[in-house]
Amino acid sequence: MDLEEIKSIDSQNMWELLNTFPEQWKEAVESTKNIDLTIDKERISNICFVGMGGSAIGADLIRSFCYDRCPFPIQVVRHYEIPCWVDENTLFIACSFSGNTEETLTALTSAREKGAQIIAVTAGGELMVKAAKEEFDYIKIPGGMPPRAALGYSFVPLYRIFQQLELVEERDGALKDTARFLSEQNDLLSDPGDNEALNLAEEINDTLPIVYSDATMMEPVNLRWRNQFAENAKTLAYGNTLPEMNHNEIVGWEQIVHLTGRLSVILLIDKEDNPRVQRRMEIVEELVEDQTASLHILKTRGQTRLARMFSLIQLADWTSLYLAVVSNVDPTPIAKIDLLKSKLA
Ligand SMILES: O=P(O)(O)OC[C@H]1O[C@](O)(CO)[C@@H](O)[C@@H]1O
Repeated sequence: MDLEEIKSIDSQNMWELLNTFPEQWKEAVESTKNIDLTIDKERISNICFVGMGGSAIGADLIRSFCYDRCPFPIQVVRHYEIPCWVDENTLFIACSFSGNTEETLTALTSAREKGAQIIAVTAGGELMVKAAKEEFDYIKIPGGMPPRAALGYSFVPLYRIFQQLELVEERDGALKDTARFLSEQNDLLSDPGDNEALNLAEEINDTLPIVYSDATMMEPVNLRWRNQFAENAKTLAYGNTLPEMNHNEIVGWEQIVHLTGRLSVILLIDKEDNPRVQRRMEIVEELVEDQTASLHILKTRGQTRLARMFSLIQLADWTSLYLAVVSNVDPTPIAKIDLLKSKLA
């Protein structure tokens, strides 16, 4: 494959957005260095995020990143409705790239009514107008791209908020290490001639990808694979997490012999996965391998936990782009979402 071939299919240059992702990350790290928040930190006893799609995944990532460190419960809501426990002790973080997503705005209104402290992360729209008018904290991020291609801009501010709450390390070590890692890996994955993401896309093309991972830190990484396959490559992908799938779903492989060779399995592995989950993953591999067209074990790379999580996110993003190209579909348009929105309007 060469760049010309990619560009003939990729009308709005998703290739370029992925290729500049490491720069986006660095820019986000710089521009959020001194965010000014007025929230009362002493009042916080739980955190609730609201967002949809590409704007919710950043929230999932920070929640999973802190899974074993954050003393507060954290929930990520993808809905109009918020949990009844949201109150004046809640830090409510509304994430919307456009600032106009109806579920997010509705949930925010309810959280305001319940007295929660609010921070918005947005590139503009109604959310920013509201923040200015109602005088709650907001972090403005750059606009002009699909939300799923703006994960650096939407995740780094959340990391910064967590730094101010002393829920992640105060220094920028992990942010900078991740920037370095993403640049290095990008050099490999953006080479259209031959790279791991392209090879993976070619191997799983014409199959239903099934993504399995541990349920803690890797859960949002798993979700990112499936969402990017859907939005970029316009193909369904299925996924689940361990250990739970060992207690039900694994049995479901028994009666799907007619799909043998039409499924590919992607196992996402990190060295911090629970040791029993690691063993369970090996057994799952043995149990399903014969029924798959191909099985891929993808281990996180990089030094810090943050770099490791983003190592497989970047691989997911590139794999979904190449899968779009090998399937001859334009990665950027999301016609079915547009249609849905027009019917809802
Ligand atoms: O970040 P926003 O603008 O709230 O959008 C959330 C999600 O909604 C969509 O715009 C489509 O409904 C997605 O592309 C996006 O991931």
